Amino acid sequence: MENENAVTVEKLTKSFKGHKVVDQISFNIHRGEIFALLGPNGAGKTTTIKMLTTILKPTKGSIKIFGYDVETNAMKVRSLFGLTSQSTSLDEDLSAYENLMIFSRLNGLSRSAAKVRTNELLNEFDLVDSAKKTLNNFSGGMRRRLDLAISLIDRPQLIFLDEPTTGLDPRTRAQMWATIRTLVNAGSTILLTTQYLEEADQLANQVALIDHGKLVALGTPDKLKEQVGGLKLVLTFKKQTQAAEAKQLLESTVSVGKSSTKQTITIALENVADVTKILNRLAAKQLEVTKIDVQYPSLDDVFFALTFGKN
Ligand SMILES: Nc1ncnc2c1ncn2[C@@H]1O[C@H](COP(=O)(O)OP(=O)(O)OP(=O)(O)O)[C@@H](O)[C@H]1O
Repeated sequence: MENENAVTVEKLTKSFKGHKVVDQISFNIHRGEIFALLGPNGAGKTTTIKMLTTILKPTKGSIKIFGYDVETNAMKVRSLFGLTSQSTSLDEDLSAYENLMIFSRLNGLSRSAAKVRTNELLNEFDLVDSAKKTLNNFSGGMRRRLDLAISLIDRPQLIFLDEPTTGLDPRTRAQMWATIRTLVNAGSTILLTTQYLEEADQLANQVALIDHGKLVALGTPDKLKEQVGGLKLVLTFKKQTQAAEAKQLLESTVSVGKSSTKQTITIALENVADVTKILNRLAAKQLEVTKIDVQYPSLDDVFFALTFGKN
């Protein structure tokens, strides 16, 4: 069942007092991928996660986790995922070791099995040296790693991370990204919510951009960037005359726009694969390109193009 989806969401809707905060959202998460739910404050990310994790009941629509319907198989579904949210209820006066032991026991592990798993997780999440510290002495990064460790006690294949790096400094954020990548390399599927475009760009195989409860874009980060357009190929030639000749040659098939210097031409690309065709055509006419630059729009461009005007 290699191609089976980890998560299938169809026309998911949640209304509070008649007001739709999640509005007919549909998406699939493939096994083994990182899926980012991206959106501005109040877009409906947390509400969506709450429905996926059986905390909230959808008003309409369906959710399947590894093929199990969340409404009719809630118990089974709960055994298949781990959830890390910012509100994980840990005891601040206890140590990381003690918290991990308590949650391991709550997960049904025997005392000896709980000890083994606690030590494994302290190791995996680089918390051995701080295992005896109480949580009120933990840094933000240590706390997030512990939250994540706790949600992984029973080795879930699917992990929900609600804003895993909000408020972390850049270095700690990068460490968290490395941890997330390690989990995926070991076979996990991850859905994370984030307000950081860079995070979605760095980590995600697929991004769902939501705004005012609606899915406004879905695809790989590169596809989304192509969708808002603006993918450009900038070619520099040895001589100005060559640039002019190249412009003439290409104009019939692609759109050649203004360039900052007379030695360069700027081409609006439909997709990256066109670069080879363009270079081959130029080479056939002995038009020597000295520099090639493909300029992608950033995920920021996507975000602003698709959400900004409406907020
Ligand atoms: N229990 C509730 N009752 C009424 N309205 C709610 C409830 N929970 C959430 N909302 C509203 O639903 C909308 C979406 O909230 P949600 O927390 O899902 O957004 P979010 O995308 O996670 O935002 P943030 O990034 O700020 O956490 C908001 O307008 C919020 O006020």
